[in-house]
Amino acid sequence: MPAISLEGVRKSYSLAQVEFRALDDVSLSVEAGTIQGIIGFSGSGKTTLLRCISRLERVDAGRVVVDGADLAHLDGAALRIARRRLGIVFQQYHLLRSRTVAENVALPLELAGIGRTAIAARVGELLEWFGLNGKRDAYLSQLSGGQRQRVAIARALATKPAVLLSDEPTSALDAETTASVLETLQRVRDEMGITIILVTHELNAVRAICDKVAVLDHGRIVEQVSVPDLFLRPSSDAARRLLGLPNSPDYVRMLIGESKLPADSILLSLQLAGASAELPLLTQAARYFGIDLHVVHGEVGRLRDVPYGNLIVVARGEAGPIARAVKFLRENGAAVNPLDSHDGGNRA
Ligand SMILES: Nc1ncnc2c1ncn2[C@@H]1O[C@H](COP(=O)(O)OP(=O)(O)OP(=O)(O)O)[C@@H](O)[C@H]1O
Repeated sequence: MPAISLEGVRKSYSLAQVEFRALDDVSLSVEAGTIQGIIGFSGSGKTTLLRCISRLERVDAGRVVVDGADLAHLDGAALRIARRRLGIVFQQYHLLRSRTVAENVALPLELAGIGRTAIAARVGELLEWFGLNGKRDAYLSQLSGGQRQRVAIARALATKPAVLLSDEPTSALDAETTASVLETLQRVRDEMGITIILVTHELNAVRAICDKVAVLDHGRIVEQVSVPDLFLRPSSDAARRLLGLPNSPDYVRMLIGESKLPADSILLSLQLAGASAELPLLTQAARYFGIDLHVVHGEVGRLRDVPYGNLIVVARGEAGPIARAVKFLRENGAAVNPLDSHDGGNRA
C-alpha cells in the first residue's frame, strides 16, 4: 500500500474574482519508505501541494490518502488524530524562540496530550538520535542553521508520523550544511522507515537522496519518474528547462552568445547514459563522417554510478554527413534531437 496516494486533486484560488487553478487534477502515489522529490519552477504549485497533503489547505476535489486515512474528507477529532501521522518541516524552521531545544521537540507531544514521563522519554530518544544531546537546553539563537533544521526535523517526528513533509528544508543553508541535513533525511528514511516528501528547487538534493521525483508545471504533474530517469532521460519540457536543457534554439543561442549560427550548422540536443557515455562517440562521429561537433552547453557527471552527459552540440558540415553522424550516434545509444528547425534542423 502506498504511504501517500493523491487522486484527482484540484485546488483553485480566487484573486480579484478570477479563479486560478493552482493544482489541476494531480494524482500521485508514493511508496512507503521512499523519498519522493517534488520539483518545479516558482509558482508551479509545489507548496500548495504540500499544504493540501497536510490539510493546511482543503482541496476542491479529489482524495488525499495518507497512511490509509483520507485527510481531504476528515474533520474535527478524526482529522487531528490523522494529522499526527504527518510531520512537517519548513525552510524557516518555525521553531519557538522562547523555548529550549528540548521544549521545542516536546511541543507536539504536549499538544497531543501525552503524559510528562512519556514526553521526556521520547524527547530524550530523539535528541540522542539527532546528535542534539549537548544542545537540549539551548535556545534558537544559540544554534547553527543546520542544528535548527535538525531540531525542526526531530520535532516533526515527535509523534512518530508515517510521513514527513519537507518544504525547501535546505534552501537557507550553505552547501556543507545542506549535505548534512540531506544525510539526516536519508537516515530518517533508512533507519526509521519514514516516507518523505521533499519539495525543493535544488536538483542536487534530488540527485543525492530522492528515489522518485515528480515535476510540477502549472499545477499539473508532467513527469513522475525515478531519479536516474529524470537526469538521464528528461521527457517533459519543464524537466528539460529545470535541468538547463532548453528546447528553444533562440534560448540556446542566447546562452552561447551567438545570435546566428553559420548556415552549414545545426544545433543538436544529445543525451548519453551508461555505456554510450563511456565511449568517445562525439570524436568518432566527427572523424568518421568528416564533420565538426562542438559542445556548447551541458553537463557530464555520474548518477548513482551511471555516467551520463546532457549536451547541446553544434554540428557543422554538409547535410548528408551530419544525418549519417546522427544515425551513428543513435545506433550507439545516444538520444539525439535537432533543436533548430530554422537552420536546417530537418536535415538530421
Ligand atoms: N493563498 C493564495 N491565494 C491566491 N493565490 C495563491 C495562494 N497560494 C498560492 N497561490 C498561487 O498559486 C500558485 C502556486 O503557488 P505555490 O506557492 O504553490 O507555488 P510554488 O511552486 O511553491 O512556488 P515557489 O517555488 O515560489 O514557492 C502561484 O501562482 C501562487 O501565486
